[in-house]
Amino acid sequence: MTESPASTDPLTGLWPAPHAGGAVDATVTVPGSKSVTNRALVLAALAAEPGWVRRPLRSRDTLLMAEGLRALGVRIEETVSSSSSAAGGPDAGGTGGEAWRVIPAGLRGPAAVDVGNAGTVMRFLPPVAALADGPVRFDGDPRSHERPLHGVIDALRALGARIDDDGRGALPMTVHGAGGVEGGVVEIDASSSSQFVSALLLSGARFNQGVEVRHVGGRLPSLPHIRMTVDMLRAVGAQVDEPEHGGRPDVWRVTPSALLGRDLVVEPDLSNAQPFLAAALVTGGRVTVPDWPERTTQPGDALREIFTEMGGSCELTERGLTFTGSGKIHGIDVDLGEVGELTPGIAAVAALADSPSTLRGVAHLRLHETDRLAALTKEINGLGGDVTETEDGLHIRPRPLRGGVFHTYHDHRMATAGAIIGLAVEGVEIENVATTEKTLPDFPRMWTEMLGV
Ligand SMILES: O=C(O)C1=C[C@@H](OP(=O)(O)O)[C@@H](O)[C@H](O)C1
Ligand SMILES: C=C(OP(=O)(O)O)C(=O)O
Repeated sequence: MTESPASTDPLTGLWPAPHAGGAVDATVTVPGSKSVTNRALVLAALAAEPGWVRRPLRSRDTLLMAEGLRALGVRIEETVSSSSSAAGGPDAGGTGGEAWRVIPAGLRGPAAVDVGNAGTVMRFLPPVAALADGPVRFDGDPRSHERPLHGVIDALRALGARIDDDGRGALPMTVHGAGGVEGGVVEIDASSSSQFVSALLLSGARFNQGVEVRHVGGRLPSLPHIRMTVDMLRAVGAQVDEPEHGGRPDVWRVTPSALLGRDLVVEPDLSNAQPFLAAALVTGGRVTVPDWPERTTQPGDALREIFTEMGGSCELTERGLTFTGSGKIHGIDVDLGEVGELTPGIAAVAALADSPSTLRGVAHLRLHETDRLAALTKEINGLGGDVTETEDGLHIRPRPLRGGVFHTYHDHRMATAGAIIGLAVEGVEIENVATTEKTLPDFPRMWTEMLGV
């Protein structure tokens, strides 16, 4: 756990969110993407040869993924280098920093996997476990028992795997790996999480018949994350048919094949760049995030457009993305269904705007780390705000806010949302800021460094 320099009070467990004295002007290097790191680990573990994952995110979710794969017999060696080294070595790509060598092995049980509260671990690893040659027990934080998993459990059963759960289609459960999965065509309702689709596709090339996933049901959220899965599968040599390139709507197909061990550099986590860009917007300042990719499937890239509409401007140069606030913050009416994980940070900015906002298309956030729609409503209103929940989102009518405790419900993005509000409102105290360790363990230090406090 990272101790915050602004220092969590040991008695109350509260972290005083720093108030911005003026416009921020900072360059903030953001660690690797959670979603890319965890896909890269799974694909490297399923490959026919060793590979590298460079500049991986080191956080609770990615360490849980690495531990889960290790429990199944995969070797993951963590190396750190500061300069270039021999070809094929830890810094063969000349990227510096951390690199993880992933050495695939025969997947084996019995094993136990702790998923914590990581959606990627609880959804992506059961199909891998079905390929192992023994039972694999899955369990995690209390919240993991409430998050939807039925899409993965029902699909794996339909594809030939044996799974024991308590009948609710949720954790805890045991996947009885039989050394292989028959695979084939499967229908699932992935309207509660795009990760069901990604999970089946990631392991699908290793199923005897590959996999064809057909989504049947309500609107599928987080499509960019499915595109990320498809792109990363193709990068390791898999053949994927998908709706966007001449395929059938809501149908994805992965052909059975061996996967290549590749050398992959993880992009910065653009969703974790959000609070820093928000700081530029809220303080009328300027923040540069180096290594912002020119082309990416990460949903955080949508912030360029969304935060521009809310009052800033941005420029992508070889230095990275520079976002500049104008001193004004406008409300927004926006469908966030594709980029749901950005909702807490957008809601925080919207609470400080000069006009109301409507955030739509995010009913599935009720089943994220916490019920994010309820949590944002309660906590912003607790500071004097005026937020109401709708069927699929939030109405936010800005009002002058006051200091107070901002509860986080074990949700990293609630903590960063509270910190954004704290920039503009004196006396905001974040409960359990350490929950940011899920994807950004260094958040408190990065935040105070950005502010120069
Ligand atoms: O596949 C992924 O890496 C993710 C997909 C999305 O999940 P949902 O579709 O469940 O919202 C997103 O919210 C989550 O943070 C990461
Ligand atoms: C929804 C999120 O995480 P998870 O991967 O646990 O679903 C998130 O990071 O906002």
